[in-house]
Amino acid sequence: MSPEGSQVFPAALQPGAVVGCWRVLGALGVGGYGAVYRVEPLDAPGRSFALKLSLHPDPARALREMALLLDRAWHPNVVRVHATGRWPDPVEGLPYFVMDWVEGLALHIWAETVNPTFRQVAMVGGSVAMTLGVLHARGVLHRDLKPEHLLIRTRGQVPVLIDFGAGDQAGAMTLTTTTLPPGTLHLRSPEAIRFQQRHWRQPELRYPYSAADDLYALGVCLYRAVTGHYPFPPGQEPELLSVAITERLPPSPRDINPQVPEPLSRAILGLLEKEPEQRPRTGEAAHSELMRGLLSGGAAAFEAHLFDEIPGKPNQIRRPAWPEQPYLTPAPRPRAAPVAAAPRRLPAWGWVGMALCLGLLLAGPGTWEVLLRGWTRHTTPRVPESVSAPVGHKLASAPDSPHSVPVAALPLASPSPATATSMVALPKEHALVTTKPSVPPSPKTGRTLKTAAIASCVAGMACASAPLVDRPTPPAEDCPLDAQEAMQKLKIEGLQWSAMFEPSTRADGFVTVREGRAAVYTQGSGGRVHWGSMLTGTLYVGSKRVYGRFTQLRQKKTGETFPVCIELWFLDDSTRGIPRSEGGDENTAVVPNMMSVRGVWRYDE
Ligand SMILES: Nc1ncnc2c1ncn2[C@@H]1O[C@H](COP(=O)(O)OP(=O)(O)OP(=O)(O)O)[C@@H](O)[C@H]1O
Repeated sequence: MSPEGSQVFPAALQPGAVVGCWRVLGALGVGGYGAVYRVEPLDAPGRSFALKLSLHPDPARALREMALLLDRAWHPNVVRVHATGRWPDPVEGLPYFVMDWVEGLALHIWAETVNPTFRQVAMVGGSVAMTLGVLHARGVLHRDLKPEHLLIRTRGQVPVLIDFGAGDQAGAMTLTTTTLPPGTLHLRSPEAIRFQQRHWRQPELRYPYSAADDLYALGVCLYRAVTGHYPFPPGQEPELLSVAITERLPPSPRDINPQVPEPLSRAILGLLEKEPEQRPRTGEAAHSELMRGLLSGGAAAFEAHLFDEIPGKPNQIRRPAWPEQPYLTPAPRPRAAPVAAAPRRLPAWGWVGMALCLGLLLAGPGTWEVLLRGWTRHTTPRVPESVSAPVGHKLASAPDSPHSVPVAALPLASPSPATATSMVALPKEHALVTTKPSVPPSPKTGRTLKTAAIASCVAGMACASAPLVDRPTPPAEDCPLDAQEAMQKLKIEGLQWSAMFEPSTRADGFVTVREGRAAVYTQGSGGRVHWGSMLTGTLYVGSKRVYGRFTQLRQKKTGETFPVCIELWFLDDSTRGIPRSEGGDENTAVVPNMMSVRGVWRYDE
């Protein structure tokens, strides 16, 4: 309720509404976290600013964004904050901040309405790359770069980065409650998706987002600008999109729009490399790549406009067509650890391993403790017990202060020496982060590990190369109530029927599957499920079997979706999981294309 007692809808303020000492002129956009309005100061009407009002009762995200914008993200190409406050109650209300109103268009809209030259796009891209370079050197990551967050100012055609709500900085406590930070799938890097696929069983792990992710997202934005399409267009099933991002090479921008100058096309593809180490390492390096063509002999090609205009329709462009089969080239496979084959003859290192095994067997419990702690630390590192507050935050107490707090004396050219020192001294830590402190292994885990090691030693396996333990099976989990209800409706509780990984492959053939998100297609009509319906969920590649848990069913004929609990089932031994055939590695497995699935009330361990 407002102070006057009337109902307040923060996402739908009307022109004339007053927030603190700012009058609303109109809405600029409503996002997932905040509503942004064009406003003018009550005491200086006629000057426009943008006010972002948090829509979340929990102010953490808004406060972090303000803190970043006021301090380490300060840059001429980043939107500036001028005032902060809370509303409608000056102490307990929703946090808001007032920033420059950027009069301009989001990158993709600018590209298609202004139809700039490739030179202008290269300059814009280079400028964003340089800005990211500076921010990264200060330990600041944007983490949600997308065309909508790159506004091109009408005056001067200069890019301005907005929305640091998902931003991060070295030393800050993570607010993320999911493996990946908030973001948009078609802008996520292949390594981020691979991380999520690899660690789906460890929801406490946090992806170590890096500068390479921001640079990848910049590549996606520039691809969209010069071709009119995303390299991996949204709109398809998330599973398929994830596979395309991680496993397929996008067509080059020049294949889509032949006018794109070759060096610019190459520079954009360079940002989209699958492996982060193949991309430009820094924003400055990306800037050089984007500028290379402009500075070399072929600059004339950069004077062309991005798109052809439709004859007789001024200011309307013809967007290049997207090919029907865009992904003809699979990406080279990331180097995977080879599967250790059982040695025919025990080589020299095998004897060393054997001696080590014997040593371990004879060693006391202390040795096991040390080994197990090491193993645990490797997979779930400990969070520092106290995370110190980021240096130089001007907003430590500002959100509690009444109404708009003017921010005075922002650095105009470069940060203060104190801030500069802290920037150099604060490299971003790129380790796995977990929200749960690591726990010493339970006696049960210890026993399992010890038993597995003993087994492998006694069997004469080479401890040095064979994995110490069989990979654990997925943990037990109850089926959520809504899924149980849906399964009853579909009449598939306890039912077993057939499914295929790839409907286009022969039923008696084999396919290679990868751990992580996956889809299978039902064969036969179990219960009320249509033939060919899609089950999506997660595959887990164990040492001997592949387990699958499918949580959504999409009916073939109607497209309706239902929450479900269905798992891969092996009829021969009436056990969950299907046996692996020869081949694959620790993340991939070869299995028959046709298998059985079963509706379950509980996924048992
Ligand atoms: N300073 C600004 N000047 C002009 N327009 C702005 C400004 N800030 C935001 N906008 C507009 O408001 C929209 C929403 O802003 P923003 O992305 O910051 O909100 P959000 O709630 O964090 O959204 P998202 O869900 O995209 O993260 C932007 O896409 C942009 O169109």
